This record gives sequence, structure tokens and C-alpha cells, in this order.
Amino acid sequence: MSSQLSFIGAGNMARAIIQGLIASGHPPEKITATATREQTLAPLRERFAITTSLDNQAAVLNADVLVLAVKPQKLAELCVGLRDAVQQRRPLVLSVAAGIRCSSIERWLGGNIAVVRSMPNTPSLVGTGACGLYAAPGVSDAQRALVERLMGAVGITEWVEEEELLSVVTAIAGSAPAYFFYMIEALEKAGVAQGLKRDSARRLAIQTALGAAKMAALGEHDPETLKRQVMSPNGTTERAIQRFEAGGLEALVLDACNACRNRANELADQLDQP
Ligand SMILES: NC(=O)C1=CN([C@@H]2O[C@H](COP(=O)(O)OP(=O)(O)OC[C@H]3O[C@@H](n4cnc5c(N)ncnc54)[C@H](O)[C@@H]3O)[C@@H](O)[C@H]2O)C=CC1
Ligand SMILES: O=C(O)[C@@H]1CCC=N1
Repeated sequence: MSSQLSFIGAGNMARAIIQGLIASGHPPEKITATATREQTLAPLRERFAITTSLDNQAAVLNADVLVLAVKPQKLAELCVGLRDAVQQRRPLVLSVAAGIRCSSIERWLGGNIAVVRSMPNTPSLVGTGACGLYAAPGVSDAQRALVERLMGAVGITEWVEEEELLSVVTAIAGSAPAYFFYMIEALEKAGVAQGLKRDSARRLAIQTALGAAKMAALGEHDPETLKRQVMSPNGTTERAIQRFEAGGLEALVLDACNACRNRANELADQLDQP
């Protein structure tokens, strides 16, 4: 039987997971989402027939799994306000918030609560999410399996055994859809600059990203080999790759991922208030 899920916060990430879960067959009557404004909730209710509410306490009291999906900066206040309801119902808590440690969440919720921390990404919306998971001490094997089943319904999951590594998952998966959208945007602009119609350039760039990702996902060849297969010696691709190398693309990607990971760690340090 499906678990009763309550999402506290119904923004971009919650919506992506909810849509992916419903598409994978999770019954809508087993999903509740809350927000601070009815305008946020109405479209979700109308589209997915889930239960929506402005009452976080009621949502907690009905939850087997409580998904915390508000901005990291709002999490402490939210959790402290939910403490009594959480201690009464004792759901499994699943946080999607960037940076915030399980120990902070557990403390804000009054202690002795099972907390799993995740770092999902928005392609969960189309069942192609990539999600890092970390289970705090005290989370049972059955609870781990439950989270894996839920997040596995909207994409792939990878457990990390050290919590700090979720910041790395943020850098290469949680935030990374934006990097690929950025690349599509840049290819589209390059196509337009060189004379293609915008729609045409966009379609070509998107389809190429999709095709490349599908080939890489097949796993028949590693990405380096696939890249080489496109690069004829002294051909066109080689010229482009040479320019990327000369511009230091790999070092730039590493630098961007470091900045992303450091920001996740910074959030944890800044927001880890008693
Ligand atoms: N957007 C993304 O790609 C990803 C986001 N995350 C994490 O997901 C969390 C949510 O991010 P987004 O969905 O992007 O933010 P968002 O701003 O789109 O959504 C936040 C939601 O929380 C609601 N909210 C705020 N205070 C509330 C309260 N007291 N009670 C109930 N609802 C409340 C807001 O109404 C809003 O619906 C963040 O912690 C972020 O770090 C994690 C991975 C990827
Ligand atoms: O940019 C952010 O802070 C959130 C967390 C990961 C993706 N989006």
C-alpha cells in the first residue's frame, strides 16, 4: 500500500516530485501539499487531484512521510513550528533542502526523529530525476527502502554514506540541470548568430542534448569514447573542442562545481542555529 505523503512547500521542487510520482502511479489521494498561499495550491489540486492545505499541522498529523520542501532559509522556523505535531505523529522526515544537515532538522523537530536528506533535481518531473540520499543514524532499513522507492519512482537514486557528499551531489546533479539548460541556451544563441531561425536553433539544440544524453545513458561506450566518435581527425568537431579546451572549459566546470558545493556547505554553517 502507498504511503501517505505530505509535502510542506509546493514550489518548483515539490511540484516536480509530485508530478513524477503521479505519473508513476502514486495515488493522488495519498499526497497532500501545503503552501502559504492558496494561489500556489489551486493549480496543483486542479491538475493532479491531490489534497492541498494551508494548514501545515494537519498535513503533518496525516503523514507517513513528511517531505520538507521549503527554502533552506525558512526551514528552522518551519520545523520548530511543526515540532509538536511531528512528535505526535512521528513520520519519516525527508528533506530536499540544499545544505541543511539532518542533525539540525532533527534538533529543530525536537529530537529522536528519523530524517533522510535528499538532493533531487527538477527532471524528476519527467521521471528522469537524479537524486542523492543520505540517511541519518537511526533510520531503519525499511525506511531507507521506502525513500528509495519514492524517489526511485521519479528517477535514479544514489546513497552517500557521508553527509557532506550531498553538497557534491548538489553541484553535479541538484543544480546541474541549470548548467545543461544554459548550454542549450548558448547553442541556440550561437545558431541564431550564425543565421538560423530561433525556433529551429532551439529544436536542434534540445534534440541534440537529448540524443547525446540517451547515448551516454545506454552505457555501451563511455562519454570520452562517444565524444571521440563524433570527432573526425582534423574535422569540424575537433576545431570546436579545441576552442573549448583553449578556453579552459573543464577547469571552469570544476570551478563552478566547487562554488556550488561551497555554497551548500555555507548554507549549512549559516543556518545551523539552535
Ligand atoms: N529548485 C530546484 O531545482 C531544487 C530545489 N531544492 C530544494 O528544494 C527546496 C524548495 O526549493 P524550490 O521548490 O525551488 O523553492 P520554491 O520557492 O519554488 O518553493 C518553496 C515553497 O515553499 C512554500 N512555503 C514557504 N514557507 C512555507 C511555510 N511556512 N509553510 C508551507 N509552505 C511554505 C512556498 O509557498 C513555496 O511554495 C529548497 O530547500 C531547495 O534547496 C533541491 C534540489 C533542486
Ligand atoms: O539553487 C538552489 O539553491 C537549489 C538547490 C539545488 C538546486 N536549486
